[in-house]
Amino acid sequence: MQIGFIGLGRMGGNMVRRLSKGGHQCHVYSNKPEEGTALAAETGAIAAANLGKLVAGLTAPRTVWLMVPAGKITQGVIDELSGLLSAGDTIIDGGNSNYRDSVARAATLAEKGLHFLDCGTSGGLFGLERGYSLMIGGDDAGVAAARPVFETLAPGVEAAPRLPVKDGGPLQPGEAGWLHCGKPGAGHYVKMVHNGIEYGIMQAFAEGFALFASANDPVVPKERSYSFDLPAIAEVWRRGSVVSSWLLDLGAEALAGGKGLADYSPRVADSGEGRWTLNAAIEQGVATPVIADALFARFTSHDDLGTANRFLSALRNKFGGHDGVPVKTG
Ligand SMILES: NC(=O)c1ccc[n+]([C@@H]2O[C@H](COP(=O)([O-])OP(=O)(O)OC[C@H]3O[C@@H](n4cnc5c(N)ncnc54)[C@H](O)[C@@H]3O)[C@@H](O)[C@H]2O)c1
Ligand SMILES: O=C(O)[C@H](O)[C@@H](O)[C@H](O)[C@H](O)COP(=O)(O)O
Repeated sequence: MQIGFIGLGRMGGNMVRRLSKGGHQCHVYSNKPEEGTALAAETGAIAAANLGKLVAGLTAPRTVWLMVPAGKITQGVIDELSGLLSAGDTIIDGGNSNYRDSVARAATLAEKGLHFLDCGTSGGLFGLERGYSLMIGGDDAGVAAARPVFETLAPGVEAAPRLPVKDGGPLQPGEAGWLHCGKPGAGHYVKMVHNGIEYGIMQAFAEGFALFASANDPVVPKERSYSFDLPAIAEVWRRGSVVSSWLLDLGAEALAGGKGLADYSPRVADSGEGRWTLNAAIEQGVATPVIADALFARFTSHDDLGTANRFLSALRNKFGGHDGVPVKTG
């Protein structure tokens, strides 16, 4: 089908490549014109110089996919786009937007007769080949309009073995790698929780490998002091272990390449999904201690001056005369 695509960076560029390969006619726009020109030359997409021209090049009812940074930029693009589109057209936000914003956007756009789909998109840089896991919120008509695009972007049923209970039967929801999760906001809600889980799994791997790295610390008695080969442990776990996974594969690759972990920053950033997951947990009264801990571990990594830890050392020193310099005990 024909689709407008806005945002041609790490995600959008590859999604246009996958869609073009799948036979869709993509009309593309990015605020960096060189991205559109290069992608058009590579894929046969049609690059537009601005949003007005992008919309003018599409036949109604139009479908336009956004893959731009969440927050103000997404809002700005939706505001401009909604003034250019007509009733019956569909806007899909595939970025990592806060589901609460998506609920509000769907309501505002519905007043103009526009469909709005919030589409949590997972798969990162590997989605081009592996496909993108898509979590969609919005009305049935919008989902029906964009269905061919979801079918092409998603990994497809063959990406995982079918469950024995379903094998041989008709495809069940989710099995194709895309899912209409519910009304507006539901897609970004599911993606938010997905990312909260992602934080927790990543944190558990990080903590485990940190233990391996310090198993030969001087505080450990010699007979229990081990010099572990971290890349080799990752390799052995990748084969048949209970924790084998794509995230472990990526961790193994990081450990094995270049200077290993020394190539990466000790400061860990976040894009907001973990914070929003905790907001939802607090609102719903659901305990999510692993996700909370994983988020706070990232915050701790930002504390360059170590204010909180220096404060702790200061208090220990004041009340007990304890040394303020870190000393490890057995
Ligand atoms: N990188 C990932 O692994 C990943 C995975 C899933 C979802 N996401 C989400 O997808 C979205 C895009 O992420 P990305 O990693 O591709 O980002 P990116 O920074 O690589 O690309 C952003 C694109 O948006 C364009 N853009 C920025 N402002 C614009 C504007 N005002 N008008 C038009 N185009 C504009 C940029 O020029 C660029 O082409 C974000 O919401 C992100 O959270 C990213
Ligand atoms: O499913 C995915 O493809 C990833 O989760 C993707 O969405 C992105 O890489 C994260 O948003 C990073 O999130 P943080 O910046 O919060 O770690």
